[in-house]
Amino acid sequence: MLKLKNISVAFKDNKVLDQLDFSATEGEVIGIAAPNGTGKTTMFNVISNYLKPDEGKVVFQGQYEYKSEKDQVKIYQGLTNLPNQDDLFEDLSGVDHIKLFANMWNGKKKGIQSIIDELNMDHYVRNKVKTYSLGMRQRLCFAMMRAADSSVMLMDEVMNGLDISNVSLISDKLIEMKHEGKLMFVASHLLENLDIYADRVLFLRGGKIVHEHDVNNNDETFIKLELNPTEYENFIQKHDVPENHHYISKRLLCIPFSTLPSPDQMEWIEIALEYNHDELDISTLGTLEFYEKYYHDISYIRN
Ligand SMILES: Nc1ncnc2c1ncn2[C@@H]1O[C@H](COP(=O)(O)OP(=O)(O)OP(=O)(O)O)[C@@H](O)[C@H]1O
Repeated sequence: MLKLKNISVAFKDNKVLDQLDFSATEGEVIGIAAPNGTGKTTMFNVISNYLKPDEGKVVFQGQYEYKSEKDQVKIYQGLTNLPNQDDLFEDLSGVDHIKLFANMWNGKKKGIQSIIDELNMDHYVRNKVKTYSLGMRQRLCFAMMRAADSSVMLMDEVMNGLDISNVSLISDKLIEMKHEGKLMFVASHLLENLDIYADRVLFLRGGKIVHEHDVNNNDETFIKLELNPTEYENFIQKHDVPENHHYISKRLLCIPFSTLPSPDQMEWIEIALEYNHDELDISTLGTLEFYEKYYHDISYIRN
């Protein structure tokens, strides 16, 4: 449904995206977990045609590109960006905003009240935006995008300003929307939350996707041991740790477990119990751990 083909973007000598190649299909939530300044917004801007890449192209539904005006209109009809809170009109009501987006994208006009209800907005949505709190504004931004009902949605920090119960509410909506067949890109700093609704999580570094975490097929378990660098060095001297282990953030050793034959598993359990004083952690790796792995040294980021 959406392909990024060898996208490169540089601002002077700052190469922000470097031959980025990626495709996604309907019914997927693509999470993007990356520290500030790694190029998430730039990537969204290229997808939305706010920014022309130096190289490469974006292709929608296997045929539409930002080449002709006709194609652009087709793409814009199927694409929305989560509005920014700063873009809201203070003297208009929430309902006005939701209707505006529904009209502009020819979206769910009939379903506006159900969107309001499902996001618990009924008690405030007819008041002017200037009376709203941060969380109320953020739910409105989400409701506007939901009302536009486009097939592709780009969301930068969708959970911005939301409390725990609203994070959970929006997470449920994202899952519902992917079952409706939407393709959604969600950049978020709430890493563990991404594992709840994302299908794949991309890790951007140096302008490239350095890792793609497949959340749905994540059944490989690891024995996890908290070890400082000296303990880690001693450990790998003493034990024959498989090469494909991870040592994350100079604190966490993850030894592949489920891929080992049973006798080796037993042996590693005994070793782990010896080190961790009878506590055993055997689990999968989540977005948070990959984040620590790839961004432990973030000094390369320029801003
Ligand atoms: N218009 C611009 N001119 C010059 N440099 C830019 C421009 N836009 C972005 N950059 C630079 O590109 C890099 C990536 O910026 P971008 O906004 O894409 O990052 P981000 O991952 O979205 O960050 P954040 O999480 O802070 O929003 C940064 O080094 C930034 O300074």
